[in-house]
Amino acid sequence: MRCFRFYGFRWYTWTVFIFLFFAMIILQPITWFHFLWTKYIGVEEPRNKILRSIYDNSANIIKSVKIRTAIYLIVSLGLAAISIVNVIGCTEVKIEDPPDSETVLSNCVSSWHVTQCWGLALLLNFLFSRVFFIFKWIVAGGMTCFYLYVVWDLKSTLFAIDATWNVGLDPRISHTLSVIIITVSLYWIDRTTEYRNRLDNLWQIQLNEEQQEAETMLKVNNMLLENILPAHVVQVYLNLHRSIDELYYENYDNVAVMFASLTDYKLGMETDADMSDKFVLSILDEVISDFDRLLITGSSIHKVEKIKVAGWTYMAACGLDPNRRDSIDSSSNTSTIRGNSPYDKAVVLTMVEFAAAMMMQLRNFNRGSFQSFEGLNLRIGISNGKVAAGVVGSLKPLYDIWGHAVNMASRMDSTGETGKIQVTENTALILEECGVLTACRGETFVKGAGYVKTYFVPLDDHFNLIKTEDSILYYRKENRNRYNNLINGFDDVSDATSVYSFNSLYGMSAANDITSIQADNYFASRSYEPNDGDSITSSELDYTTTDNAYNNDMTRNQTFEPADSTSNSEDVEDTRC
Ligand SMILES: Nc1ncnc2c1ncn2[C@@H]1O[C@H](COP(=O)(O)OP(=O)(O)OP(=O)(O)O)[C@@H](O)[C@H]1O
Repeated sequence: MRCFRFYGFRWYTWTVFIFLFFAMIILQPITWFHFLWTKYIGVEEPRNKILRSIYDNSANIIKSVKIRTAIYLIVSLGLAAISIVNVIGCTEVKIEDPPDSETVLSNCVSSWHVTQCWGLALLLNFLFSRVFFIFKWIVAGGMTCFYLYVVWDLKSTLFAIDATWNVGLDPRISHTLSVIIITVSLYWIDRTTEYRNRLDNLWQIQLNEEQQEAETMLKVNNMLLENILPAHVVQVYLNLHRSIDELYYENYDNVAVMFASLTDYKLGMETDADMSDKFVLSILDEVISDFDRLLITGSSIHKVEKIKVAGWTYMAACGLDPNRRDSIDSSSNTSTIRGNSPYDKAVVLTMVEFAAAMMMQLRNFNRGSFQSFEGLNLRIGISNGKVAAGVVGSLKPLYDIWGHAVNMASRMDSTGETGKIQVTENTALILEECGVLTACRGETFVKGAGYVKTYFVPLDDHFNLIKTEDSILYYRKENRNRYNNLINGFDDVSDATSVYSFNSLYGMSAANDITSIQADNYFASRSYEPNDGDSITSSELDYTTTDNAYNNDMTRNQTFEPADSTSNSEDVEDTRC
């Protein structure tokens, strides 16, 4: 009976095994650490130093091609070495009993096991996904060649005496065929997988691009729609389940409506008609764009909605809040009653502040404009009340508002004065309740409504609304300006006024000219009778003002100074007509 002696593994066998074991143990967590941390803990980086360095190395492995390739080489070649080291390390021993018998290989595993392990090493080589495919093919080719060298030369005896499935076929050929077939098959599997992955990747890129395009288009559509429709109406129109014929209609109890007309547009000196049109359009475009910017820069929580631009008129409204449709805050169902709720007041106040901001914006525009342009002015009308809103038209939908408040706002504009904000009585009452100064203009004829009381909303030098409590200061300043203007012969009040005043103030045959100044409609209801005891008498200058605190002495060429600068504000509160 033959007797085999076991000689144990050689040192290099153990070395390779131990090295690879630790390499695998260390590399595994390092390569996966970043992925697992991000997935289960989050994007926040670890604070612990050791974890942080593992995290960084792990991130480097993901980013760096060189590190990835090095790991690939260590793992693939290491596994190949493990599967072959046993064969290279096995020794030929002489069988001692009987003494003349042949040598046999000892300490070797079955050569078919080795070939299968080699096949697994080849499989692992192709499993690495983020390594350049030609490089993988070179490594796989090198491994196959080396294996064939082992089979046919280095350990030829071991493979030659092995079992084979084909009787008469050299087992080494069987091993050779197995390894080559495994290599080629894996190569094709790898190529087709790679091709599919690339295709998937391209599709993914294409899909991403198309998704981005679709998102951009959606944003553009939204933007365009939001330019012509209020945001909440856009959502209704973007609803795919909405029927095309469905009418969109809303009712609001209190909306502040504004019509602002550009006046004094003595634009361009060009003789060429086309050129002039272009110039006018560019001016209009710039001014309207400036106004549009105010819609988004306003600080009020109540949104001012641009309704349309018709010719030189800018129409806007405040209070078209989707949550306020059929508002229960409304105190009455008649359109003339004012809205008493804080919301109603805020809506009106926001609209008036917006109008003031438009005036300031236009002043800035005029200051920055070029020489051939003589400047624009604004005439603004505001009203508030019940409004019906809706979208009309299907191909070119237009959001618009209708109602008494809209008609009145339009009339406040058309019957107003350049450079002033005219409001209806209802709106003025709300403003007054908000502590904003208004000045009664008097009875104004409004088509369809007859004579109605209208009010101006005065603004200070910085286009701010004036608080009721500051009315004394305001009127004093107004008077001072007026007198200064009159004395200097300025022409920014009505012509008749300035002519008359100039004459009277300088004692030039004034008495028989004009006996009353209606200079400015901020001043109404009370008479101011200057008394200098000299050239100007009350009959010469019947100056109407709301502030009877200013019964002062006024001397010729002297700046107007009120005698009682601490007058009670109650004196000026009554600005009703
Ligand atoms: N949604 C709106 N958009 C623009 N302007 C409007 C709107 N609703 C009313 N107006 C304007 O308000 C003004 C007053 O309307 P109202 O119906 O009282 O008078 P009208 O007699 O029809 O108008 P007009 O005096 O122009 O003939 C009109 O000039 C009209 O153009």
